[in-house]
Amino acid sequence: MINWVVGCWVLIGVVVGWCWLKEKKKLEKKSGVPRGSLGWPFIGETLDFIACGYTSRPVSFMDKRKSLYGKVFKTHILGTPIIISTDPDVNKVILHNHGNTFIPAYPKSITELFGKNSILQINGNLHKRVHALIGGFLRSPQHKARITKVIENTVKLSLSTWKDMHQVYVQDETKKITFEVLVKSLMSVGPGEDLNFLKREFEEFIKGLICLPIKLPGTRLYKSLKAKERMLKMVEKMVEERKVALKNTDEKGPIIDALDVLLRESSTGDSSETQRLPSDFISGNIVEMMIPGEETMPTAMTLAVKFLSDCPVALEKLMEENMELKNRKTDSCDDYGWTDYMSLRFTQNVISETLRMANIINGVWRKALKDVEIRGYSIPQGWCVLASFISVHMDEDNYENPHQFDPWRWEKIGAAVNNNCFTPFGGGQRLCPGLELSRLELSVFLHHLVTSYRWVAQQDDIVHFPTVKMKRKLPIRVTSISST
Ligand code: HEM
Repeated sequence: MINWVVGCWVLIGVVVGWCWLKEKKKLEKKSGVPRGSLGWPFIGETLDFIACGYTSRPVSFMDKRKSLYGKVFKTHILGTPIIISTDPDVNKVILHNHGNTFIPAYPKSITELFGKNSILQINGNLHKRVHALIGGFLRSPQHKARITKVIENTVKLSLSTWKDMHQVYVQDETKKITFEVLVKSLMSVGPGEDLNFLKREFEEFIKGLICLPIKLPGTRLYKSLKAKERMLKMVEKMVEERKVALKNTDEKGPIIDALDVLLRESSTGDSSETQRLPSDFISGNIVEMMIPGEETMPTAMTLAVKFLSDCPVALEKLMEENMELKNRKTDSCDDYGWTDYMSLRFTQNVISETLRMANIINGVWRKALKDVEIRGYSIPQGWCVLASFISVHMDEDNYENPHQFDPWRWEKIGAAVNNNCFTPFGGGQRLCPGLELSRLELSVFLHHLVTSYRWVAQQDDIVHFPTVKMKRKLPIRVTSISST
């Protein structure tokens, strides 16, 4: 009996190994694929990739292979053979995607949650049109002026509750702020029942972002998709109400949110039905845009607090700069405008340094639609490519002492616009449309935090897999500055 069982296992092993070798040969037959190892059958090098994600140096996975094979190499992670680029110039070409060679490629559970019409998945002219509309609105001075007030009020209200807390879990508290601001920008829902409903359902929805792609009742993905359906129902109702309101006002009023932008665009042009963005496209995108907007912001705020807690000199300098603005504003009795926050040079440097080290989006996944050669590396049609941002941000060739939090380095580098070596917001055609909103929100948060409180942070560590988070949600104890 034992012999029979062992025999079966050996046979299975041989078949699996043979299939794997065949697949491996097929992948390697494509000429000029960058060097690298595809690792073990099926799991490839995933275990090492995940293990590195749980250490304080997740970039060590890339570093090890970079030293063996060069800046662009192949591997096999998370179920996919993939070419990883740690070269800023190669990344730039991938991101700019001239000739529409690359399309986004996400794991199956993510594509299910996004929906096929999501800005994160559509391509070509439709993508360009929607990206320009959303980016144009979020960057507009009108939106910035309006949203600055919203951010200020939300931040102040939220911070005012911290003084009564025995312990503040920064990761949880910042989520409350960012969700409210995001929902306001997207669809003007303020505090109340609707916001609470969206928050509850979004939390359920987002749990499915990284899960098994099985859509049966009871599975994680199924529950997440159900939560999305409930949110969609609410947004669809809003779309219909807004349509009627817009007709009644002859579309004369100011544009107030992303929903408004998409709706009005849908009725411009030659106003024929074919020119319009369909209602379900609009409501789907409003819900789906909550994903990149919401998962990133609280992490950025939390990590800023973490890095500052570990670097008292930077915190001191940040306080000085912000206190100076606060005193000036108190003396003149002036309101803050968005330019006040954005003109704080050191604060902006702290934000850039936080984004560089946090690597909240550690890279982007693409798939090649045709054979392409970039700076001598061949990427065959059908291969996935990971443009790794973390490798570039943590490379000694690009940043001196890359693992050290050093906001002063940005005084030399200059304005922290996106360049090839600094791409926390991606680049090219899909450059994050929320870039300026994010920097504004971080500035407002840091300003009111450091001018209201001093704090002591408890020991906590950053985890980088599956997403960037604090292991213990970053517990801190705060003391009001007025009472010190
Ligand atoms: C610190 C905060 C943020 C970071 C680090 C970040 C990062 C990124 C990155 C790297 C991409 C490019 C993805 C790709 O190329 O496939 C992206 C895209 C995007 N982000 Fe952000 N983001 C942040 C905040 C926001 C906010 C607040 C919003 C919301 C309004 C937002 C909305 C979007 C959208 C809609 C896209 C898709 C753009 C497209 O594919 O055309 N992001 N973000």
